[in-house]
Amino acid sequence: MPMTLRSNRSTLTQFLIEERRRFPSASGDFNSLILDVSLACKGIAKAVAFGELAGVMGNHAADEGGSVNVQGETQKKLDVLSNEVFMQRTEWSGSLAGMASEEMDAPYQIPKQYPRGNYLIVFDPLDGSSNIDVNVSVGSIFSILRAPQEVIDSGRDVLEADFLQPGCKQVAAGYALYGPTTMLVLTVGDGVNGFTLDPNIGEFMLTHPKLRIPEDTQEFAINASNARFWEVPVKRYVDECLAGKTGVRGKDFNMRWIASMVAEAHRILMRGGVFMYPRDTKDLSKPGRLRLLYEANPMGMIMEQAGGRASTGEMPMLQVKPTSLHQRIGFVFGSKNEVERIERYHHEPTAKAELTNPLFAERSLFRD
Ligand SMILES: O=P(O)(O)OC[C@H]1O[C@](O)(COP(=O)(O)O)[C@@H](O)[C@@H]1O
Ligand SMILES: [Mg+2]
Ligand SMILES: [Mg+2]
Repeated sequence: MPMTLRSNRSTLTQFLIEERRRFPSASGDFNSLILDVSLACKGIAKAVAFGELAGVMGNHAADEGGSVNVQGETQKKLDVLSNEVFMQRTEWSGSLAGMASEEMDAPYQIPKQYPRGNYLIVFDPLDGSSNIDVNVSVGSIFSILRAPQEVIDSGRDVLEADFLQPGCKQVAAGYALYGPTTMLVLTVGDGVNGFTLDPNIGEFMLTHPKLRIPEDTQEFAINASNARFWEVPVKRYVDECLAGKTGVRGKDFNMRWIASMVAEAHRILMRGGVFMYPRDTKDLSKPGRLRLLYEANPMGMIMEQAGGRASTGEMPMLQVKPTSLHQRIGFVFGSKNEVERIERYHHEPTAKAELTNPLFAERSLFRD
């Protein structure tokens, strides 16, 4: 059993207080919000760890209040529970003007009995939830924005439009990963730091300071079962990786797919790699699989803060102006040089021409 009492590692609380000393005018609300989020994540980690023993596996039954979220996806019991834990832990302290989540159709108003604050939080309470029942890592993702000044001044209810801010406006972003260890990875706009939950004392300890993503990689992640729906630039990129040493890249690549974006992002932060869930033609009503406000933007901020890159495939993710709360988008992130290569393929005239060329249309010779 590791000795924790004499550890000289910083706790999350200590880290936040030290960060705040650099901003003497800060009110402390922000730190209290991050600590509330970390407490929510500890609660969710416990529920995930107890699994079947706590009766939290499987789908959320219709007779318990619902089973399908606003995206038309079947909710797991743990999706619903994690959402409630997030709300309950963060709504009370006076740091928030409102919140929004993957699991709620509309923005959530801070109950009248609590003071209201200056921040908005948007979250995916449980990412990768299709993996819960097979005991594979899942996580929570969050993005913190400043509430529009007019909301703070007037104290009015928050509206969807208040959350539609580009990712570059995020004040902080992070995720918790419920894997063999529980980790919290956080950026407050000054690099990325990773904390590991010490179960002996219930504290997140700074174990991975100043994370940096290698600029090059030989590892990519994509759901290859969608290959026949990919656009030409993506198909070209993957084909070149698969050709390995015998192709234009001149090196072999490895492939991974966990189907838990938060776990893929963590692997990429630890050792590099590129993740793609690109826009495709599978369902034209969905311009991508992942959600902009609570998946792509927070993960995008973390990637960029760690020296990686986050993109729609065509433009920097953090520049995208959102149009709706649950908007989906193509998402490519990870090692900088690979993401830039994928963006280049999207911009090269040949790729553009191919996209509009009937030879590359859905039922062409070049599609599977
Ligand atoms: O089922 P697929 O196509 O592999 O998609 C997996 C993707 O869906 C997600 O699970 C979506 O997130 P949610 O579980 O929060 O809906 C991502 O984590 C993951 O990358
Ligand atoms: Mg998700
Ligand atoms: Mg989710």
